[in-house]
Amino acid sequence: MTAHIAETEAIDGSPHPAPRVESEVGPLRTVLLHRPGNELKRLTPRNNDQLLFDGVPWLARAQEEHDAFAEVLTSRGAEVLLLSDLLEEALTDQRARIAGIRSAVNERRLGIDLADALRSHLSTLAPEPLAQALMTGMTFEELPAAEGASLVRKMHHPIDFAVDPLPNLLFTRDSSVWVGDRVAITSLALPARDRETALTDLIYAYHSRFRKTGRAYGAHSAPVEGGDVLLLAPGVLAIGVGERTTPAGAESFARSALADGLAHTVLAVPIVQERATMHLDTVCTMVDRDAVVMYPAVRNTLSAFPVRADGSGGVVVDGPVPFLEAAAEAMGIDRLRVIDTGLDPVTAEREQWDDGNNTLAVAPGLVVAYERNVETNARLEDAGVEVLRISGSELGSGRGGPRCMSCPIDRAALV
Ligand SMILES: NC(=O)NCCC[C@H](N)C(=O)O
Repeated sequence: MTAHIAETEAIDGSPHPAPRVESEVGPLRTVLLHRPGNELKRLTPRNNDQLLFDGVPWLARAQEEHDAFAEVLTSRGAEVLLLSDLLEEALTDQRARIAGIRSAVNERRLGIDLADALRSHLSTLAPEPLAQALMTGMTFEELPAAEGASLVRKMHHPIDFAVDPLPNLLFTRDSSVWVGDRVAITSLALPARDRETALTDLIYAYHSRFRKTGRAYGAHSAPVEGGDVLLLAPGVLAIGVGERTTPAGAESFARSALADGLAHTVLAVPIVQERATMHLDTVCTMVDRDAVVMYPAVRNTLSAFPVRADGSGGVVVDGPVPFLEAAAEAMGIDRLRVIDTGLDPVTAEREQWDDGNNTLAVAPGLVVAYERNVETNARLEDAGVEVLRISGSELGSGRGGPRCMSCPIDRAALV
C-alpha cells in the first residue's frame, strides 16, 4: 500500500488529518451523507420508475428518518458531512460553478437559445440557490422568462424537467468511493443518476477540505458504482458486476487500483442483473473483520474472478472460483463467517428486498441496519454483532439501506 501523507484543511481553516478508508469495518471517523431534500418532491407515479424509486416518498418523514440515522452515527463518534453543505461551500469557487452549471444545462434538450438563457440565469445565483437548483432540478415553468419566443418552452409541458432532479443523491455510496487515501469518482450506469458524479467531482476538486486529496480510477467512463465496491480488508477489494457495474468497469477499476498500489487483489464478482440485486452490497455487506451478512440464495453460488498485478504493469485474471473461499484466501484468514439474511426463503427474500443485507459498519461487530428486518437483525445479534436499528419506511422506497446511504471518507485502521 502506498503511504501518502497529506494534510487536508477544513473550510474554516482548521486542520483535518488526511482521511483514508482501508476496510468496511474500521471505526468510522468521517462519513458523507445526503439529507433528502426537495428533489424527492419531484417524484410522481409517472416518473418514479425512471427515477429509480419504488414509490413516492413523504419528504418530511424521510428527513426525520435520515436525521435519526445521522444522529446514530454522530452518537458513535463519526463526523457526518452533508453533501448539500459541501456542494454549497464548493460553489463559492468560480471553477466549481462553471462545472456545476455545465453539467446541468443540456443543450440537446433545451436548444441553443434556452440553454444560453438558463446558463445566464444559473450564473447569477448565489451558492445556496445554485446548489438547490443542481440537486432539485428545474421544470420548464420554473425557468426564468426568456427573451424572445422559445419553441422549446412552448412545446414542453410546464412541469417537464428542463434540468433533471437527482433524488438518488440520497445514496452517497454510489457516486464516489474512497480506497486508501484516494477518492474515486465513479461512473454511474443509468441516465437518472448520471449527473450525480458531476457534483461529487466538483466537491472533491474544489472544496478546500479535499484540495489535497488524490484521485483513484481517473477519467474512466466504463460504469462502476460504489455499491458494488467492497473493501474486504486492506488491499483486498471485491467488485460486483451486474445490473450497474460492467465487466469493463470492473477491469478498469481493478487495473487502476492495482497500478496505484491501493490493492493487491481485486475479486470481480458476478451478480444477477436485476433490480433486487442491483449492487453487490444488496446481497452482502461486512459486519465484522471476518464476517458478512449475506443473502442465502447466493451463498453457495457466488463466484469470483481474482485479478492481481503481474509484476510488469499488467494483470493476471484467475477463476472463476467460489467467492467465499477466494475472499478468505485474499484476506489471509481461515474463513469468512457468513450470517444469513432472514429465517426461511420467503423471509430472506423479503428482508433482502428491504435492504436486510445492506448494513453499515460503524466499527467491527457494530452495524446500523433497518429495524424492519427483524429476522436478519436477530441473526446478526445471535452471531455477536451489535445492531443499531433505524427506521426506513420512507428512505427505503428508493431501495437502499444504511450502506447505500453513506460514503465513508475516513475510517480508523483495523488493529
Ligand atoms: N448501493 C446501493 O445499493 N444503492 C442503492 C441505490 C438505489 C437507487 N434508487 C438506484 O436504483 O440506483
